[in-house]
Amino acid sequence: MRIGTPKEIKNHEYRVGLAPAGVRELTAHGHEVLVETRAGLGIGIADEEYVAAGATILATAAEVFEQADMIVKVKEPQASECAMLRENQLLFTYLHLAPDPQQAKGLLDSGCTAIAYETVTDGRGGLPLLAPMSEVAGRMSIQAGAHAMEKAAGGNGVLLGGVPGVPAAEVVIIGGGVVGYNAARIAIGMGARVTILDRTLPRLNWLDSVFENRATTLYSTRDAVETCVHRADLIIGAVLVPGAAAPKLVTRDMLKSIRNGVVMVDVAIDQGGCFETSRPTTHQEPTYVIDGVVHYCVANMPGGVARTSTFALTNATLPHVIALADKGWRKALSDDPNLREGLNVHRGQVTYRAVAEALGYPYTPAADVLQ
Ligand SMILES: NC(=O)C1=CN([C@@H]2O[C@H](COP(=O)(O)OP(=O)(O)OC[C@H]3O[C@@H](n4cnc5c(N)ncnc54)[C@H](O)[C@@H]3O)[C@@H](O)[C@H]2O)C=CC1
Ligand SMILES: CC(=O)C(=O)O
Ligand SMILES: [Mg+2]
Repeated sequence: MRIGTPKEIKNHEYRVGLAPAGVRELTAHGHEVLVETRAGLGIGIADEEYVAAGATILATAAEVFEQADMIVKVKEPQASECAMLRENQLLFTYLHLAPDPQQAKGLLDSGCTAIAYETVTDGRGGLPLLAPMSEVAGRMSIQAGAHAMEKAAGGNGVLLGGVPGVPAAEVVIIGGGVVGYNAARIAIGMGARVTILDRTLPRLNWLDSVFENRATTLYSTRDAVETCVHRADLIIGAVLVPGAAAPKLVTRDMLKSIRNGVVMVDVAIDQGGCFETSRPTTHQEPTYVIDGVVHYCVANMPGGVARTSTFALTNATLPHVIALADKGWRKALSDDPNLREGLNVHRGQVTYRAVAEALGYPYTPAADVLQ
């Protein structure tokens, strides 16, 4: 199979869909790998390293899209990329379709087959191709939040860990999954007072036993969210209902009673955000202020630490890329029900229920298109 990796084009996105080690594995399996020139340059991977691993370097994204049977990327295809996709072409990348009708239309119109990293499962209730980036974004959320709390950045001027004689900041984390756990680890490490809300009791149990008395766990209700956000200095939005648009847990109304300079980091922004006042921002301009509250809503946070993130992501995706290339998508998805959960779009049909429901398209089960 011909596998193509274009350079990412989102704002300050330097991750790359395949690392040279992945290229070497794929070429060893008899596949041809096409990489757009300078795709890895932003993280210090020169074209020569890809060539040494067996890749062919192409001058433009258009050539990669034209020649490849499977496109392996990082971020959801932008409009110009959707326009280059075609029928019988396989796309393997993050999609986050539920809050993105324009991209959904682009993919459906193209006729391509699109497998989303974020809905592939592991059979144990986990999302193994989302998890590595959630680990990164969770850890970064505290770093980014602490920075935004500085006065010069628009924050309330509270130091996360406090100092002797002055209390540490109150960090409230809504959603105690992979992002939430990693955010809590870093916030606790920096000396903050941490509360984690989740609506799954087994998860609260687990968090309680891992953090012991270094974090408070709370069952997530409207009441609990309202009470917590009113006393927080830093609020992290980290909920997920897989594939679906994020529920709006901090409403515009609640915002009015949140103190000025409080920072809200909406990591769930890639699924539409879990604060009513969130809208996607970029690494170039990461924050904006509403009612005195600082919002940080960067939809590709791991792109900020693109070198770490590229290797973390490709460690997880590579076995699936190899399976798709070796077997073809139909057999790979037939053999692996967890990978099958990743199928979101096939030839103009939406094959993921939560996406179809969110966007008002008819739902075609993935199993139906595999026959
Ligand atoms: N902005 C960015 O750059 C990035 C964003 N993300 C996003 O972060 C979000 C979280 O991802 P993960 O932690 O991996 O998901 P996860 O599935 O590990 O955890 C989500 C948690 O939210 C909880 N939850 C669901 N509804 C809730 C509610 N009403 N109240 C409280 N908790 C609730 C679930 O029980 C679960 O524990 C996703 O939308 C993901 O796509 C992930 C990586 C990067
Ligand atoms: C998960 C995601 O949206 C990202 O890594 O950018
Ligand atoms: Mg206010």
